[in-house]
Amino acid sequence: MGKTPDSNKHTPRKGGKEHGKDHGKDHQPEISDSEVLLFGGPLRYDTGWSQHADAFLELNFRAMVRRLPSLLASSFRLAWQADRPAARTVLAAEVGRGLAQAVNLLAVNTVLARLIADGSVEDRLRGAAPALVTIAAVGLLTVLLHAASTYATGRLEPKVERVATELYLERAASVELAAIEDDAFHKLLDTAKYGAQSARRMISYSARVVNAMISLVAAAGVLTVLHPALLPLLVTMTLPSAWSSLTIARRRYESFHAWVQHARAGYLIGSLLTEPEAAPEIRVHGVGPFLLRHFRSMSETAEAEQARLARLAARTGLFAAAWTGIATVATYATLGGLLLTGAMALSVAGTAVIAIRTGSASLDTLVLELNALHEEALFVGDMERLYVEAAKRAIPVGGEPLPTNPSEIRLENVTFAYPGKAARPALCDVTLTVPLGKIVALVGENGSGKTTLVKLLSGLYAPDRGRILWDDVDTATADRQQLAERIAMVAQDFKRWPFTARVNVAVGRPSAAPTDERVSSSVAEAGAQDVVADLPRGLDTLLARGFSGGHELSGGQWQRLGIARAAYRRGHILIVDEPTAALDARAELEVFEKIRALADTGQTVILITHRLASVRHADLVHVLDQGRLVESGTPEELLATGGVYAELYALQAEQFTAKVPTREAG
Ligand SMILES: Nc1ncnc2c1ncn2[C@@H]1O[C@H](COP(=O)(O)OP(=O)(O)OP(=O)(O)O)[C@@H](O)[C@H]1O
Repeated sequence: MGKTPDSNKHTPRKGGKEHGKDHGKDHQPEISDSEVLLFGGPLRYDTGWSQHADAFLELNFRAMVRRLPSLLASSFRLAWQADRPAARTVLAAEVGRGLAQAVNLLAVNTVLARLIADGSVEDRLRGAAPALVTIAAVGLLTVLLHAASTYATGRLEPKVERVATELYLERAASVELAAIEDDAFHKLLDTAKYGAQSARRMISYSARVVNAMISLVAAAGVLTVLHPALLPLLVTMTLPSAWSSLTIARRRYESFHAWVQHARAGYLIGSLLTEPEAAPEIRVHGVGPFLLRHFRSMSETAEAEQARLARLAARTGLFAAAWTGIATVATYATLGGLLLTGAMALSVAGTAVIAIRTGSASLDTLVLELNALHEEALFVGDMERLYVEAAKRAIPVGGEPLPTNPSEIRLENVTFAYPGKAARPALCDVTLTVPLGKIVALVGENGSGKTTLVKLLSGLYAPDRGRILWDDVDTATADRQQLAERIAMVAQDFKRWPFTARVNVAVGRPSAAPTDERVSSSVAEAGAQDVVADLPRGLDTLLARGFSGGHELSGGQWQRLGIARAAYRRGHILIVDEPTAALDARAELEVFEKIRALADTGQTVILITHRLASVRHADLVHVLDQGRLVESGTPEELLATGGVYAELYALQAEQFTAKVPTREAG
């Protein structure tokens, strides 16, 4: 199988902490009474991942069989897309092998009939000779076809996996941000990623299924000719193993779906323990044993699930074996009866035994391979569901063109709530204007909706109610590609790409040819020359800790590189979300100076910051409070009005002028 959840560490279905309590005792660190009071004791906290109980999927035998042809077809389509000549070779070689087996069986039948017939041994051998030569020739052909199929399958499999993976990644990258943040879609992304490997494995399973089917048809044909009662008996002999294999596979698949997110959580916890970003806290706060206990409790509940599946598989297997045993005895008893009553000749009975053995071997192989194929096909099915779902949630292509030189962006009664059960929408009935070519600041306390507002402006989310207009063009119908083209953004949590410093800047506009001049001027615009100069290999230094030659930057240094990236993008609207949070006082002044200079060139800047001293240079300030717009105006107007802005401003100013209380001695 190779799916992680089979061998993986799962979170419990309901609350992993009970398990943690039972098993963590021996490994708990010394915890003081005060810590017990503070944290409710070790391991009383759930990590928050084990709160979902997924319903088992509705799948039945008939549905599985019905889905199989379409899934097989999709696997073949992928193979065709990946490498046509190889796909053709595999198909031809396997059909050839199946036919060869049929010819072989017929030749064996002839040999037996000739050998048991009347006449001298010499005559009988001579009579059997052509059929024996056929058997040898067919044997040789089978070997050659097998070699051709092995080679073509080996060539085809990695290509199929690559094509499927590329499709998966391409679709995943083209969906709306809201889809990526949606739990259900993320679960689909999780399960679908196994589809590419499954598509790869389906190639050889499909080949063997084709082969087994043809040789089974041959054996069944021979048996039917020998005696009509033999075919139903052969089917009865093999049905139980078919039923048992499919039942076990279905259970495994259901279990996989129910546990896939637990598996991801378990994997995440395990990787947290080795992650460089978590390493300091793990050591200083002693988080290691806590994570380890959770990892263990997840593993143990996962093991319990695996044990449950194994118990059911053993029971199903036993039942099927008993059924097969009875059917086998019945088959041979029928054969014996036919012989004893003289209803069947000895030579025919001999061929019947060979045909039954060949037939049941083919049927067994068919069931086994079909089962494996079915199991893989289910995962390919997940991948196909993702393709469909991703297409539904894809960022739309095309739309109304944006005005070339708009004068303003206007939000009209915009309301937006994140999915889930938030107490209030992140933005509520917001109406405001962003005049282009100016510096507009968004101000407000934590969680007031500033970042959400700029994400809506950038088209990352669509308003639930209200409109966002570029002059008179509604962004709901506008060309999203064009909208993104115009925006350059330094998000609060901008991506620190594990590439060189040069790429970290030039990735601001990957479609542009990265000229040294453009990279250097962007670095200069962001005041990041010193950051680059200090790097061991300048712009060509790899910024990825943990890789040979990799280097790490400080938070402030990264921030300047992030600003350089946005400058490199040369978007019409520059959105900077907390651009100076990690900068020292001098660097902060410098960055705001640069931002002001940008505005002088006609660049629109939307600035989110808590440093109100820096907001003084803004042309317009919008103040948000709990998702609502509460004030708008120039900084001077807002200070004069004495509202929220003035209050926050006074609070910050006070910090520099307020007297520090002296500590009493002793
Ligand atoms: N991806 C998300 N999913 C769900 N809720 C979110 C998400 N991002 C933000 N929120 C919620 O939306 C509200 C507004 O958040 P937002 O990040 O816009 O505030 P902010 O004013 O930028 O805050 P800060 O000053 O702390 O950056 C908050 O209540 C926050 O919890």
